[in-house]
Amino acid sequence: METVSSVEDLRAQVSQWRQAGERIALVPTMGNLHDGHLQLVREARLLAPHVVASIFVNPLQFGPNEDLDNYPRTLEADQQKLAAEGVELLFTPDVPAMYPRGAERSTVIEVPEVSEGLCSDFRPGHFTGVATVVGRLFNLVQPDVAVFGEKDYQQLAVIRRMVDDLGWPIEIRGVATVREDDGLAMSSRNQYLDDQERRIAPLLHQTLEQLVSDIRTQKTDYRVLEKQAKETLSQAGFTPEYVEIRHAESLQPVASGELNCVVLAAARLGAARLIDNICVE
Ligand SMILES: Nc1ncnc2c1ncn2[C@@H]1O[C@H](COP(=O)(O)OP(=O)(O)OP(=O)(O)O)[C@@H](O)[C@H]1O
Ligand SMILES: CC(C)(CO)[C@@H](O)C(=O)[O-]
Ligand code: BAL
Repeated sequence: METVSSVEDLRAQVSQWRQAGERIALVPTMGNLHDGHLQLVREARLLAPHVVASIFVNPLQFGPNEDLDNYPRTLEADQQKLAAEGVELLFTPDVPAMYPRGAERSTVIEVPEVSEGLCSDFRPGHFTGVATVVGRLFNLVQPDVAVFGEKDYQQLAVIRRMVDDLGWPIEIRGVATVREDDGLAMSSRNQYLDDQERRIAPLLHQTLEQLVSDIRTQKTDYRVLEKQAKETLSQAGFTPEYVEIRHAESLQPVASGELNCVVLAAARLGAARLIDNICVE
């Protein structure tokens, strides 16, 4: 596996594949790779002969009081994992390579509707940062297909909408959330949990499973179910940000009884902010 950090080196490599008419799959990440990321790579390998991964901790998607400076950076271990999974090219740009005029002065991509509410109520500007960096990666790599995790459900919806609205010829693949044995969604930020918090953390997934079961079996008002789930999390020691039942594609609020929906939650536990979701149908 080759690692390149400059836009010129990236373009030189991918243009050869493009000229030969060979398909390219892209897996964007922020590094500190775990089995969830590697599952995306495995999916990418099934979709194209050339797999490009990227590692970039994108300042534009972090709020002023978030963990940009402390975000775990483990490049050597990441390189070994990606090489072992058959990634051909790793792109590791620095901030000037991604934002030549500076992150503050970059042209940005704003995706309406699916970007609103849920995580963006608690991370204002986050999805503008995500759409902007993913848009730039798409233009640099020009992949035929790009692979993202369903764990970041709203992010996946934002990227699908961006590609659709802008008419880019890129297929967006979602991969099911990879979980620890106790149900906790794998995430680089799980390492911020101490032992006691780590024991509590799977309750986020369990609460969403209970919510899905209640949606399927009860006639209870959805707003009541959302409130009950938040209370369960608070009682267990979480500080819930939201628990919401939304339409599976548009992410708009749904009336009670709608089954084409997804339950989504974000909650703080100690120093970690955990997110999770389950589709009802
Ligand atoms: N458990 C998981 N299962 C499937 N995909 C995942 C999982 N965790 C992350 N991904 C996907 O990997 C890609 C890169 O995500 P990222 O580097 O932010 O990892 P992360 O572990 O989710 O980190 P963070 O804790 O910062 O959210 C995204 O498409 C994300 O949805
Ligand atoms: C898609 C992404 C790599 C863009 O920075 C990031 O938001 C992530 O890791 O999910
Ligand atoms: N996994 C989404 C990246 C972020 O939390 O900033």
